[in-house]
Amino acid sequence: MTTLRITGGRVLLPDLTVERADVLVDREAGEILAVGDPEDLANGDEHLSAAGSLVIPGLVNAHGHAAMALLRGYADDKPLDAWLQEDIWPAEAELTPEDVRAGAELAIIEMIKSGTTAFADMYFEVGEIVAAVEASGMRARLGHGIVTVGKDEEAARADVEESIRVAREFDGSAEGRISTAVMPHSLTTMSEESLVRSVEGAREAGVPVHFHANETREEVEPIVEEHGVRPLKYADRLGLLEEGNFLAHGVHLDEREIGLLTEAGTGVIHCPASNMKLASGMAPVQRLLDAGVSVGLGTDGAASNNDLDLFDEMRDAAMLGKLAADSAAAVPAEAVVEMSTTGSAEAIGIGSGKIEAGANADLAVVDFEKPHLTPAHDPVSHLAYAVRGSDVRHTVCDGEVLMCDQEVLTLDEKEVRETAGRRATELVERA
Ligand SMILES: N[C@@H](CCSC[C@H]1O[C@@H](n2cnc3c(=O)[nH]cnc32)[C@H](O)[C@@H]1O)C(=O)O
Ligand SMILES: [Zn+2]
Repeated sequence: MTTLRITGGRVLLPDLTVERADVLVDREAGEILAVGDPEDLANGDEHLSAAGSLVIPGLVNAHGHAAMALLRGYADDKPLDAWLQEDIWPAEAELTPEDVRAGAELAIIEMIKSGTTAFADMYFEVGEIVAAVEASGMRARLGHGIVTVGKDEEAARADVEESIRVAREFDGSAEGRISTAVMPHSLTTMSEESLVRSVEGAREAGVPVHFHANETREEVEPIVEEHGVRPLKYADRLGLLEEGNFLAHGVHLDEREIGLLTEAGTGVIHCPASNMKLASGMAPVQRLLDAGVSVGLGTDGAASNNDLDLFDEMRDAAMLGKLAADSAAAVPAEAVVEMSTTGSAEAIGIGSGKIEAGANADLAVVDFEKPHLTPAHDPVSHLAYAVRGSDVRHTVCDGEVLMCDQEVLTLDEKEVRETAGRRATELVERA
């Protein structure tokens, strides 16, 4: 066993208290061995300094489309439907596997640099995303997004089978850092039959289902008209609401739908920046939390955010949650810190998000010696309201150091940036 010891810092514990402590990590197992008084811990084989810093669980970006980093700033200021149909889908039709790889690597570098150690991703050319995750050292739950609207029966069926095949092929890859899900895009971009087959395929493969739901009002109405019930009742009938499954957005939910989520144990991934930018609406986050729904936090794709910094997202979640509940006490700092760590980790089903013995050794070290973090009356308040992704010094995932002193060690940042920039320019010219 070789060990890594994160020394000299303060540590955010699972109960959100902060203690002066060191963290000892088993690098081979990728697990935290011990957290405690520096005097009581074994000396590690390697050290990482956290002096003047706060050691936090690596953040978990529980919903996104990493390769869309190539489309950052390509089409802004439009509602979801027009944005997807007029701009995004035509551009995505031109994406090559190499583009997806370049976009995913760019997104991964941005996430590592801002303290994110795991993410959930719905896209296509998933083999390329797997390769990017593998090379980067991050952890991810990946899946092929299925859309069946506008496709004939055979093409629709093939897209569903592709998602099931991808889920089976890559689950457990990258030494177990990659897990998968079957990912039907949404309740309105999928036929009923394809949704049913997705659920069945996921059950057979032993993986969860991840989908977009109740994101816009325009998405709720057609389901009510066609099926006579609210979208999540429809989803429940089709078997989509099950323990371990997770849906993105959940903006337009009524109390009965929230009840269904609680009963089922299906997680909701809140994406506040995307919801604000596309003017989709305000998710009832405080009500979801009160109902005991497991709520995670996601950036969604960089084209609707437009960055992948989960610290920004925490602040957005807190601010928007207060507006939505018309209460300054709603969605407090603790809630958003939990959302981006344990909430996201539980919702996507990974053993990360906590600094305690036995948990995945996924950590970020945040430099608190900054003017905008002075004084530090309450470190949890700072994480929610004042820290920026660029304050992260080191990032560790699965016991490996992915970034040290703001230098990414697993991917070549300059090369990734240049390749992504060039490919994005060529892509837009083709589209
Ligand atoms: N197999 C499908 C691709 C689905 S991947 C997932 C899709 O979700 C899209 N997407 C990104 N953000 C959102 C969102 O907020 N709501 C719904 N879809 C989104 C994204 O552009 C991508 O096309 C096909 O061939 O078209
Ligand atoms: Zn999305």
